[in-house]
Amino acid sequence: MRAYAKVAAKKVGVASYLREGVYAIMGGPNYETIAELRLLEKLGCDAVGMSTVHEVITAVHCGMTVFAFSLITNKCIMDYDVEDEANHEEVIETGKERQDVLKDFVSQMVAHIGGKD
Ligand SMILES: O=P(O)(O)O[C@H]1O[C@H](CO)[C@@H](O)[C@H]1O
Ligand SMILES: Nc1nc2[nH]cnc2c(=O)[nH]1
Repeated sequence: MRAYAKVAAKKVGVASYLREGVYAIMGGPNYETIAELRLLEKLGCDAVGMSTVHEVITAVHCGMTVFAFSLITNKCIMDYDVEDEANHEEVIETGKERQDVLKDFVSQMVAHIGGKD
């Protein structure tokens, strides 16, 4: 499915944004502190979220084959001199901006899984 995701991303015009990497989970509900982000980076993490890992663990427990992807909605601020910080509004706004293309991407993946492409 990861291989097909690259095809699907090309079809919906987002191939240049696609990245593979290590996804870390933090419990939230707060976003990470700079110290936490620096630790995650040292551990080799490329992205961090709050929900996907739980969903994957539950799905695998139920015997499902899983393909997971994330829309990266914000940059992690890792510099104490930068005033900006991750915030929920930015995450929601980016999600809204990208919802149509995500819909197309998921449709492509579902069509592929259903053998309809
Ligand atoms: O794990 P991801 O998909 O990043 O989701 C997390 O991101 C949102 C926080 O802005 C929350 O809804 C939480 O579930
Ligand atoms: N843990 C975490 N989850 C997120 N979900 C969206 N953005 C973030 C973030 O910066 N950190």
